[in-house]
Amino acid sequence: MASSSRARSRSPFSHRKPPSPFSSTSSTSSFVRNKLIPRTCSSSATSYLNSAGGYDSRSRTTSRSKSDSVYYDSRGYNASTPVAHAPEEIIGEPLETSRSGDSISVTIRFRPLNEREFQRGDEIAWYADGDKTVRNEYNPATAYAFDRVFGPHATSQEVYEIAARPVVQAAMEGVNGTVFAYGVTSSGKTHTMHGDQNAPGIIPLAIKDVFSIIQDTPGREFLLRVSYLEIYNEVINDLLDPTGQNLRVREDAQGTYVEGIKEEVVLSPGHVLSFIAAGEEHRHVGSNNFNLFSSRSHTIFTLMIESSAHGDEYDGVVFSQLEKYFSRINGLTWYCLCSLIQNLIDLAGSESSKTETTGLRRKEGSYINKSLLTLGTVIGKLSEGKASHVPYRDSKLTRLLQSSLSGHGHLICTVTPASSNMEETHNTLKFASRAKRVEIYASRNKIIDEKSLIKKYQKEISVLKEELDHLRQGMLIGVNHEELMTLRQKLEEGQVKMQSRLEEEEEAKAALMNRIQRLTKLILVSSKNSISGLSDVPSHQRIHSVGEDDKLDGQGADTLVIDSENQKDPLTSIAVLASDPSYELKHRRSSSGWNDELSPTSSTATESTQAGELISGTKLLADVWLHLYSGRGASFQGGMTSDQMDLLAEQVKVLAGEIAFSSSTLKRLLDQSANDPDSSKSQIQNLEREIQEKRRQMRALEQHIIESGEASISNASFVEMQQTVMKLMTQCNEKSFELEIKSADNRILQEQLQNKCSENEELQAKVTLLEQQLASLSGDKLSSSAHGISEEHADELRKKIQSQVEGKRFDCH
Ligand SMILES: Nc1ncnc2c1ncn2[C@@H]1O[C@H](COP(=O)(O)OP(=O)(O)OP(=O)(O)O)[C@@H](O)[C@H]1O
Repeated sequence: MASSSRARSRSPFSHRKPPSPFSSTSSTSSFVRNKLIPRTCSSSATSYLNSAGGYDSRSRTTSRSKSDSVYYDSRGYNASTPVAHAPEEIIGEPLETSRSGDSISVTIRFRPLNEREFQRGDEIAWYADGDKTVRNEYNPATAYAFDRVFGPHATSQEVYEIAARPVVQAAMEGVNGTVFAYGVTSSGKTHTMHGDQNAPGIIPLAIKDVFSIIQDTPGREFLLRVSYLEIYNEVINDLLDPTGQNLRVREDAQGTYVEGIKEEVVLSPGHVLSFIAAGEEHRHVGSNNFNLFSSRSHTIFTLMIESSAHGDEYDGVVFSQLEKYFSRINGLTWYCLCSLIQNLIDLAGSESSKTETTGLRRKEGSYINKSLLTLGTVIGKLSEGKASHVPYRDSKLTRLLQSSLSGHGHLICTVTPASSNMEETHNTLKFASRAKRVEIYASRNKIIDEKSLIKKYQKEISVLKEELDHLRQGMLIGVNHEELMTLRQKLEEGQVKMQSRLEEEEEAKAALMNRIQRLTKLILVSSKNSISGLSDVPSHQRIHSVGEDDKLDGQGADTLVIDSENQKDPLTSIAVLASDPSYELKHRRSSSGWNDELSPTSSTATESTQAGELISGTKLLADVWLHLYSGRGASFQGGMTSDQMDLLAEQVKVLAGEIAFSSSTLKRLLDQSANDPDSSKSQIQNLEREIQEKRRQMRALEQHIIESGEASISNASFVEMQQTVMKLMTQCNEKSFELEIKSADNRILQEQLQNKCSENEELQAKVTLLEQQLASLSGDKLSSSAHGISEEHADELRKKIQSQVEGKRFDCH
């Protein structure tokens, strides 16, 4: 991967006076802007920033900053202390300032000295000399150049702009990207990547950005998925699914992947954060000598971004992965890693005594060591640029990292300036220097395989739409004349088979529509989209809110004035409702305050949407809320559509995630405040209130889901009843029609019967006459002879009359 042909430039620090005007002999240091400035041990000469931002120049008694236990000297330093060092001290380091191709960008972030370091009299050993150089205080010639160096006052937002925003932007265009936090324990990896409520880290900022970019990209549709895993003792566990333990790494044409990892489709920034919060709950964390909440595992959070153009502009699916790798290192691990670079046995031996090396921690440490050792080897090999074997397979971390090294990569190395950690910081800088030489080849991914979910969904949607069209056509023109005749005949006969077939088709159509709506709901598009997508589906159902949380939150609690425009707008109305404390259930979907707290730069991205553009998907949600809270205290009437129910259920899930996240933050704060109860009191109270509030919201939502479920059921049974009545009425009509026909038949039959009866009577009369004739013929033989009729002739007559009698009798019957 790496090329050996690239010339390594000599250090620009060689043989020239370094920019630092301060003496390496200073015994203590302070920070000036982004620079660590040496300072004396003299208490009178030391200035600390107190919590109100002022100076306490009286003594070394430090004032705690609001958010954590670190100390700042934000404005000045004792000018008498620094002494310019002699030029001959400059020995220079191999600084890479020119690059032949793309290589991993490396950023260094200093954290301020913390309380513990101050108390034990730590000095500033390394400092940011300008925004590209890290220099050693005691030996100013020892300096390293990087893409960017941030001093202790830099905010995570500033770090994000340089280290992560370009990666996020490229990822949105289909280029794989990785942001990688690396550093010794307690150096600030979690602070940088996660941050806290007051200073959101790179992950929440990146998530926010992703949704803003979607909003600003009309004409494309996006599907986002997340996964979150940890590598603990060389075992991969799924943080989004506690049952997913000991997962295996597999390889296919596109690189390595974790088999069976749970991937969740996400719809909003709050949604993503709720998954992270849920995942954090399952992560292995433990305390060591340096950090109460030291991470005991590497965690990898992956955001998979798929996108494709709409309709005719369909250009295949662009797919990228934005991964955040957190190298969680405890002290022991770190030294072993450094030993790879420098002196394994001595460093490991001497440093391991500093760390807790008991039982479980030692075991964890050795596993982390192994993976970081391999990482060091891999980075070393790649930086050498030789075509030698790169041992990716030697650890789970490097195996999973393998494909990421072919995309945009950014390594953020967090360091402490403290003299007690001087060697560790030096080793981090060396590692970072090596990583900077790793060349990467980023290319835009175009996915044509079946794994792409967006493609799968799109295919499914088009198949379903075709089916739906056929079904519609079949209903209108597919019924031929003969069928119509049969249908009429069958209807005439009172048989409603065809009717039920039509009903079945209607049902199938409705089910298909439903499915299409469900699938399209997962695809994110900008509300600025002018290209019509799936025309069958109403836009408000098709488009899910991008950054819906942002808008809801952004307009939430602060929106106090209701103007006429706002009143027309369901979303704003909700925001206004949400701001009204008298409402039992406030709609404030802030994810543990992230959205409220996100810095101004991230909010600019969503400003335009907040200003007035409403996303139709949000309207759907808004409809639900308005539905629920139309009118003060008005109870919810009637059932909701399944889409609305789905969204409410989604809301409940998001709230549950947010509660989990807030609870873990609360736990952390409570633990932190054990020694100093006043420090985070207000934060704790706010969090407790927030959790209570969210619980109440969740309960209310659940209640409404149940109620609307019941309402739907009763609505459903009412509809069923109506249908049954209609059916019965139709049957009744048919039966009465039948009855009419039968009555008419009956009348005819009656007439016929009457005719027959009279015929019968006539016949009876004839029979009687004939019988009389017969009797006279058979009763008096003599008289026949007397009448001159022969005996034979008389018999013949008798028989004839007899048969006529029988015939007439038969006719009568
Ligand atoms: N740049 C910074 N500014 C202010 N405080 C910071 C900064 N970086 C870190 N801290 C604070 O230092 C402490 C330790 O930081 P953090 O937990 O982020 O270290 P870590 O590198 O993740 O440690 P581990 O590897 O043990 O998990 C936290 O209290 C954090 O708030």
